[in-house]
This record gives sequence, C-alpha cells and structure tokens, in this order.
Amino acid sequence: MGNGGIVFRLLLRSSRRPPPLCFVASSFSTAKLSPLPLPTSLNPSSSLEPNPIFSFASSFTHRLLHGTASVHGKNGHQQEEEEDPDFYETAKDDGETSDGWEEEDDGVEPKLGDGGDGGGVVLQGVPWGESVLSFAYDVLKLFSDDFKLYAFKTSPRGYIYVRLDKLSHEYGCPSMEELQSYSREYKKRLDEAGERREIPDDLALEVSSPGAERILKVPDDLDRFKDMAMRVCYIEDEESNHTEKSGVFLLDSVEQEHCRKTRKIFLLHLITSSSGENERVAVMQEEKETIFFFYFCVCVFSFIGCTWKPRRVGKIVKSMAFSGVKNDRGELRILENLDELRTDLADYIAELSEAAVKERGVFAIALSGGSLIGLMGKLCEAPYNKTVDWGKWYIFWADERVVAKSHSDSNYKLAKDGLLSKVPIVPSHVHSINDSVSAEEAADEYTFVIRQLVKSRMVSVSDISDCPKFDLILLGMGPDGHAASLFPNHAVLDEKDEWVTFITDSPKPPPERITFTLPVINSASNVAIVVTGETKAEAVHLAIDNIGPDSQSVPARIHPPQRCQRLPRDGLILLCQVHELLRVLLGGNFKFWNDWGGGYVEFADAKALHELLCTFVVPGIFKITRCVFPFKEIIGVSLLVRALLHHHLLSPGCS
Ligand SMILES: O=C(O)[C@H](O)[C@@H](O)[C@H](O)[C@H](O)COP(=O)(O)O
Repeated sequence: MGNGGIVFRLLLRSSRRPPPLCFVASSFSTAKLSPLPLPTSLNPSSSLEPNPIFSFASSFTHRLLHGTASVHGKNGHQQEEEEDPDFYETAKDDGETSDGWEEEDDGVEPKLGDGGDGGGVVLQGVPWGESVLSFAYDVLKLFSDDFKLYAFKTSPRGYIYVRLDKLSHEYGCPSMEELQSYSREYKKRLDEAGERREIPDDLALEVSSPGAERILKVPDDLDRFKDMAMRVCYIEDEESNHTEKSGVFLLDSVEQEHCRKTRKIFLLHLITSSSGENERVAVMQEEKETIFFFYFCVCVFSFIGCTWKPRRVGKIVKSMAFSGVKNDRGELRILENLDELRTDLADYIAELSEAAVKERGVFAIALSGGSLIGLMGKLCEAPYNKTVDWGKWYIFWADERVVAKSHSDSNYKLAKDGLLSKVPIVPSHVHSINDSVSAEEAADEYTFVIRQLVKSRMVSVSDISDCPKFDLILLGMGPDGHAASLFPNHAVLDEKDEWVTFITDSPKPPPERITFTLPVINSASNVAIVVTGETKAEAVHLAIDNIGPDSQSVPARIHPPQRCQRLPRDGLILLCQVHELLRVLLGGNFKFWNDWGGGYVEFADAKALHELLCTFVVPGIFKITRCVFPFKEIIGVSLLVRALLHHHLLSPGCS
C-alpha cells in the first residue's frame, strides 16, 4: 500500500510457542496522524548536534522488532533499533525488509472497493476470510461507534489488511494507540482461533488507517472532506477524445439531479486549486451499486435526457482527498538561507501582484516595518524590477510608527529608501499616514483614506465582513510573537470595530503607533509573515504549535548520513492565507503546512514519532515526505524549530 496513514502489522506465527511477531508502524503522511494529548517543549539540557541528512523518500516505516525499533524510508534505509517489550522478533534484518513483511500491492493505484484505500471488503475467496472478517467486526465492537471498518482484505498468501476509519477525526485517522490496541485485540482473536484450528496460525495482519488519501464516495464523503483539496481524475469527453486527466480541486458546491429512477447525478462545482478557476465535473451515482461508482459521459447525458451541460463531463475514475493542501490553511515555508528567502519572497509577491492585476487591474499591498523591507530587496533587481507591474501597485502600511516621515523610525521612510524609490511606483498610489497629527487622529484619517479606496474599488472588500480586503499584507514578527503593532496581551487585539487603530504604549519603541486590526488582517486575500533569526524561534514554535510549556521529551536520533543535502538555514516565511492568522501567533489555534527539504529521522518508538509529528508540525497537515530533521537528538519540539533556525551549526562537511 502506498498511501495509508498509520500502519500496524503483525506477523502471526504458531500460537503454541511464544508468538514471534513483529510490529510495524508506518506513516506515509502525517496528514493522517491524529494529535496526541500533548507536546513536548524546550529542554534546555539537550544538545543539538550537527548532523547531515540524506534524502527522505516519499514515506517511511517505523518498525519495532523484539529488542529493536527502526524507521524505514521507502528507499529501504533502515535506522535506529531499540527495545519494545510488547513485540517479538520475527525476522532478522536482511538489509531490506527486516520485518518479514512482503508488500502485496505496493504501488498499486487504489480502486473503489478494492479492500484497500478504495474501501470495501475483498476476501479473494480465501476459506478463512469470512471468519477473520467476523473477528474484525467483533473487535470493533469493543471500540466506540466512532470507529468504522473502512476496508478489509484477505489474501491467499495469508495476509489480512484492516483499514480503520475514525469518523470524528478530521482526516479519519485513529491514533497510533488506537490502532495498536485494535491490533492487539484482533491478534488475540486470531491466536485463539488459530489454536482452535479454525484458521491458519501463520497469518499476517496489517492494521492501518486510510487517512484522508482515500477514494471519496459521492456524495457521502463530500461533506466530511469538503475542506480538503481533492485530486479528481476524470475522462474529458470533449470531441470524443477520451483522455484521462486529473487535477487538484477545491469543492465549491454540489448539485444533485435525479435522472430516471435509479440514478442520481451529482454536479460538482470545483475550483482549480492552483488557478482559482471554476470547473464543473459531473458524477453519476448508480444507486443499485453497493459501493457507488462514478460514471458519466456525454452519450449518457443525452440518453438520460439531462438538460444541463457541464463544461467537463466524463467518467470520474477517482476522487481522492488530497492531504497537505487545504483551502483554509496556511503554509509554512522554510528557506535554506536568507538569499533563498529573498528570492522566494520576491517570487511570491510578484506572483500575487500579477494575479491581482490580472483579476482586478490593481494590486493593493500593505507593508510593515522591521527587517521585512530589506528582505524584499530582490524586487528592486532584475527580473522583478522590469516584470512587476509597478504602476498598478497601491501601497499601504499594516502598521506605522507615529513619527515624522523623515525620522529613521518611520516605516514609510524605511520602505521608501529600501524599495519604493527604486522601482517605478506611482507616487499618488503610496498611502502613508499623516505624520503631523496625534496617533489617534492618524488612525482615523488612515481609515478614511482606505474607505475611499474601498469605495473606488482600488482595495476590494471582504465577502464576509465589511473590511477591506488587501491583496497582500506583509508582516514581520517579533520575538514576543507580535505582528504589525498587535502585541500579545494588549487590548488592541480585541479591537473589532475599527479598521485601523492606535496605541501609545507599544512595548517595542517607539511607543506611539497605528496598526491594522485583526479583522482587517484576517480579511486579506493573502497574509505573509516573514520571520528570520534565532530570537524568533520560540515564537515560531508557539505560533505553529500553540502549546504551553511542557517538559516531556521526544527522544529521537538520526541515521548516519548517506548523502548530504543543503540544509535550511536561518529564514522562514509563514504564508497564511486567512482568518485566524494572528490569533495563532498570539495564542490562537492555527495550522501550517510545511514545505521543507528532505531528510528523515528515526524515533525510539512509535509514540515518540507520533508525538513529534503531532506536536511540532501540527496534527494533520504535515508533509513528512519533505521534512527535514537534521539533528542527532531532538529533545523538545521547540528545539527542533530552534535548530531549523540554526542551521549554520549543521553539516559542515556538506556541500
Ligand atoms: O514597525 C514595526 O515595528 C513592525 O511592523 C513590527 O511588527 C515588525 O515587523 C516586527 O517587530 C518584526 O521586526 P523585525 O523583522 O525587524 O524583527
């Protein structure tokens, strides 16, 4: 299987001797891991040792053998070994598959009803299939109604694959512990039945969760997974050219039509996740089928006499929730060094500018102070200075210090000297505050200016509030987690009515400032927080994890390097597309999708692995396949973040 969530495997042998069995925990994407109670935090006594890494395959497997534990990448690299008293060894390490498990359908694309990630029950005619299936259901009764058998499969070679679904979990993932306890109970039943000679006593068992990467049933699963991007495979039937295509879409809405008695047709309104364009795909459900199948083509349309004509019609061969991308979630980018960060930031801004100009004819961008402007420096260089449509830019400040525009503290002056004077911005498009009035008056006047520009549609307006919707708000972040001039525990955070407000007691000098309020920042089309430097590590950690201090440790060790990679160095950009953004930074709850380089880490046990993933990079949206853990020892999640910001300590031998 190539896209499961968490996997436990048991190789059952004769139950008349101490059963040599093996326990395998595998995570192919932490999008399918569920959160554990609580995270670890800083352990000041721990040390971060420089350690180069090698590339991380698209998945890895954590194996615990008798007296050993190991993490495997799909590339076959094996790492750490450590004791787990609960399990017994089955097979010695042969360098490849030390657990003795032979993948039956590794790499096979899931199909609806295949007994794997396509769901359903497939027994393949094995004589003991019905019995083991009934045990699977029996064991399920020991758990709450929240758990369902998503898929079940047996194979003539003696393998049992169980996939459990957890309905209350965002991605349908039971926790490691839940899978483990299901495995144990199930194994007990199998052992007993083996002793009674009802079933063979050498079966192999894998218990896993499909996670969100599953084939969706239409319409049942649509509501449940509606917030996730979906990969939709379809056959486009335009001009009878049956080319199979696929794309990643966000679900906008679903229409249903009844055609004849037995058929329902669902028209999915999809938004292409990359371009934001709308698409429509038709899905026909055959009600007679126990597992719905998706089928549609132009001739069926005319046959059943439907009147509507979707732009794309065809057979949807697969619709799969796609982890790692969410339409309401942020993205965490960690760049290798400041230069990469500058380039990435320039690309990001240039792309948004191009998209906004294409869509609205203008680009309304709000800047902040601090190191941000320096990091935007690449925009003044080729190719950006030529390719960006500067004449369409409207510039604002998300926060400004209330000082004269010529003062070195002025954010306007900072931006003017560092950026605006170096590119062909239209001077009348630069909207800075009035520096000759009080902070309160400056905030009011600035609100008025923005209102006028909202009226004239230079700045759009939010669909959900009456707030202005800037195309991009760029923020920095202080070591205390402040962004714009919104400081932790400050009353300014509660401002709900004003667009722009003021403070006279800023913890960071100068004391008088104006600032966009949270509703305005959260209404922007795009918000990026650009963070550099180790002093921000703890704040980043808190921003990402939203956890309190916790001294629990997460022991982990990395495999000796096989191939060096360049490592992230000292900058990261948090790109957050939405609501909730600053609440996160300031103590709310937000999730990031990370986009790191490669590498892998091994863990002392499954719990440690699970905890690290769930606590550090946020339950649910962690792309393990592209994660970097370039440390010898990770004790405490915040140290991981700190280490990410400290990469100059690492891998001196790497090129
Ligand atoms: O005017 C300000 O002080 C800012 O807008 C403030 O929010 C700044 O962006 C952060 O303090 C980060 O500043 P650094 O990037 O310089 O650390």
